[in-house]
Amino acid sequence: MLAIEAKKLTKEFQVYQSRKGLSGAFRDLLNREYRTIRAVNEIDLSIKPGEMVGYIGENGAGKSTTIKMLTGILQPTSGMLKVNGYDPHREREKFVRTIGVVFGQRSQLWWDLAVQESFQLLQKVYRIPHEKYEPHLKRMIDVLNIQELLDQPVRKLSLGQRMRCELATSLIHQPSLLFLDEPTIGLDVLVKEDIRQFLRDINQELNTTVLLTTHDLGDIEALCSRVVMLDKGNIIYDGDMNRLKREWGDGKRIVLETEREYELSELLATTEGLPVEWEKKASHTYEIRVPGDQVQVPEVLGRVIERGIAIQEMQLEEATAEEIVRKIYQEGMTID
Ligand SMILES: Nc1ncnc2c1ncn2[C@@H]1O[C@H](COP(=O)(O)OP(=O)(O)OP(=O)(O)O)[C@@H](O)[C@H]1O
Repeated sequence: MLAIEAKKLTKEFQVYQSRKGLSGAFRDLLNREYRTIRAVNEIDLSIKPGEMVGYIGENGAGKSTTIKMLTGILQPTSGMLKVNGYDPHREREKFVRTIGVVFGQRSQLWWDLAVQESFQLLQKVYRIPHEKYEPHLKRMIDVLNIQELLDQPVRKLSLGQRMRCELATSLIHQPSLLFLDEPTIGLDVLVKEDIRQFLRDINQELNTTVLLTTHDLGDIEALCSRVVMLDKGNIIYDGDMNRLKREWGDGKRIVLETEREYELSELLATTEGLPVEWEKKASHTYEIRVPGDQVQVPEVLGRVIERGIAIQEMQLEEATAEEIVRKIYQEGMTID
């Protein structure tokens, strides 16, 4: 059984449109005009158990609307949707026991209660048997290092501390599928890394499926091999993160610092016949752009060194995921 299966999943909203001027305002009072926004447009999505998938897109692309449908908060306008084998909206009560949700901007903990009181309440809400609850919670407390926080009211926690507690909360009932919306927003680098490591661990050990929505492409690069990209309600890419880099990353850039200044023609001659481009950046600094898969970096460097170019320092640069995504949004992309 797939963790998530959506076919032609669509969500439309009716939004009120006001007419211009005073007479428009009067007419609005008598009969309102509505316009339809298609926030999610016939998307197909299949996610297998144990996959970690990044769900990305610009503001307003339709990510939150999708997640709200997948978690049962919103009813789709049309299309087929099964999550963990359930219709999330219609079978909500049974369904929510099988998923965990973390929204970076919102808390599921009770603000004035101590962290462990929230945990105990949730044990009751989910009716988790004591024998199952105790060892699992103990392990999460250890791994997330939240022992010291258990007696504190949630409102006193720092953002990083609260996020670690939120993760424990979302996993208290051992769901097989976890939705994460901006889980590392506002966190410092070290806490971010702890949280990423924790997510990798639960994925490895418990085969937890993770759907991660974020603007932080570092999270995606660290966690997800697959990425789904949404644009104006349509999926414009669904595939391997590395492939995205290969096809859209414009290859690699080698930056060379040389011992003396060279004529560009001298350098060009060293890589004659190879599909690379040279650029002089400063008197002793040159950049070689090596495209996609047609030629490998060692081959290019081998040629340069063979011809006696005296290299002092060398750096290899790759386009970041962020640059790639920006480029795709600028130039557009169609699914293949
Ligand atoms: N309840 C609603 N009523 C009317 N329109 C809505 C509603 N919720 C979302 N929309 C519209 O649907 C579109 C998609 O919004 P959505 O919040 O899903 O985007 P998003 O990708 O999550 O954006 P962000 O990254 O800013 O959170 C937007 O045009 C938004 O204005």
